Amino acid sequence: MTQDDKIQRAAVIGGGVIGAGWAARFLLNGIDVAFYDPSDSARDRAHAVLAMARQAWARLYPGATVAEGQLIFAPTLEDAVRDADFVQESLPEIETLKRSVLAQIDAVAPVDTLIGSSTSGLLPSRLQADMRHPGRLVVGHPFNPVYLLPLVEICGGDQTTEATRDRAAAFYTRTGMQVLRVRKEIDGFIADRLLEALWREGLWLIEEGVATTSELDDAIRYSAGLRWAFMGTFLTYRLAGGDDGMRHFLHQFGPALKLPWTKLVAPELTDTLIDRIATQSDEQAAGTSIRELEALRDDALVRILNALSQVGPDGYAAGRTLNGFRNARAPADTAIPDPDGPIVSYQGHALDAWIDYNGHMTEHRYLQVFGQATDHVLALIGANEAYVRAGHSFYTVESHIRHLGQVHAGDAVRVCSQILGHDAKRLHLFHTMTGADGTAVATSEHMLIHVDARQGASAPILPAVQAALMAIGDKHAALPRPAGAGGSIGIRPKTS
Ligand SMILES: NC(=O)C1=CN([C@@H]2O[C@H](COP(=O)(O)OP(=O)(O)OC[C@H]3O[C@@H](n4cnc5c(N)ncnc54)[C@H](O)[C@@H]3O)[C@@H](O)[C@H]2O)C=CC1
Ligand SMILES: C[N+](C)(C)CC(=O)CC(=O)[O-]
Repeated sequence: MTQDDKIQRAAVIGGGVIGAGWAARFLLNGIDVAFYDPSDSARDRAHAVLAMARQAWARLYPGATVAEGQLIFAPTLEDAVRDADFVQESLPEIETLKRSVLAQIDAVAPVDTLIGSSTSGLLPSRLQADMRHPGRLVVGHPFNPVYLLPLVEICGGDQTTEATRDRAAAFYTRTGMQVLRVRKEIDGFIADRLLEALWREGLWLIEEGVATTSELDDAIRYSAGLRWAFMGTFLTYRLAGGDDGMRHFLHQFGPALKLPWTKLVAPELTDTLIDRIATQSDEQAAGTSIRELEALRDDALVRILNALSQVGPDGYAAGRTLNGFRNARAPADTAIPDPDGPIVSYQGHALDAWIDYNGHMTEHRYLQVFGQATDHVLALIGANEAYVRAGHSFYTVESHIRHLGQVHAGDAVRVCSQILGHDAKRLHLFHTMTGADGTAVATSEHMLIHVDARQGASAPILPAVQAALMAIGDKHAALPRPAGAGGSIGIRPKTS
């Protein structure tokens, strides 16, 4: 697959549910985003979605050190796309509107800029028909919430080039997504054809008075929905066929396909039916707001993704994609960034949950962030997950945190780390946390002992890690000793 590391600036055109989700995914990958949406509420929504995405990503990728991209609200479409390497269109699902805006984007964006459309099912051959450079348009159909669900369906039209499909696949993969290439251009692509079949049947069941919105959701979430999180219909039914698998399943349940089990024809959406569905949906939500439901959804998705990442040696289904992306973002001992300078060991934003009754970041969250910074330094010198699995590790035996300033919700924080000393078994680390304006808000100092975890005793650092430590540690020894290093706590008599 073609690597596409050139894409650093994306334009998001249309910033509703999906556009805002794309913007968050790109920003959290360190990609700058120029965002264009004429609606008055788009800016607030973009900020709200980004805040939710940050919370989720902090739990999926703790300690990641990718600096967030810059979000710019462009005043016009032209301003947004003029310098973009990649444009993601997320306009309402109206073919005429999409065609005309895609033609405008095509007229302004540099010729090698890739253009993706979020359409849920419109044919790319039709969307590209009015473009002067139609070869660069591809559908990249995501799933809500875009910053959490990995799947993106890639579908080209008659004029889409193979290079465009490859570049788009490489780019979306780079942002942590699981690419599904649609072999044949078809309305609704793959996933939405499946989802719509279920949706049509559900609407029909409501119209017939067979079930309510809440009963239909229970029918899924207590049964097939649980297994759909990791096995699709075909793998699941293979198991339902017992030891003889799919062949037996088809023989046993094939005849039912001829019975009138499903209608699959959407009923007419009359005012009465819309009212019935909307009322049932309100009752089902029982006063829980959309924001609260989104928070619940994200919490559940993060837990499911984290759980799937622990199934089997490499994770299972979406958990494997998550692990692959974690590995791609993890510091590699072969890529020590700048051995001459302090290590950038953490970059992120203070989350709402970190704020205490004083309105600023509470003390144990500093240790959490500094702990993740320590893990980053350890991974960088090769004391990574594999090292720990093999029974070797570092244990922290002493810590000292100094609070020099305040961090508030949403503030950007960054930690730089310096190795102050090391020997055969010990590592002395100093972290400095800075706020958005670059001033130090806290420091922490730690002594770590290397251990043989199986013996439960201290042990010499293994040679490869020791060598990496020396390579950085010796350079860090030449740096100025940080103010506050080696301090102790006490009420000292004032000197006159
Ligand atoms: N909502 C969903 O679950 C999913 C939607 N999609 C697709 O994503 C696209 C967007 O859908 P949503 O975000 O749900 O719609 P939405 O209605 O939430 O957002 C559309 C946004 O486009 C803006 N807009 C309208 N005209 C514009 C123009 N000329 N220039 C710039 N912005 C303009 C609107 O102000 C609005 O904020 C559609 O193609 C849809 O099929 C794809 C996957 C899932
Ligand atoms: C309802 N929808 C067709 C817009 C849904 C999608 O396209 C994907 C999703 O997120 O379910």
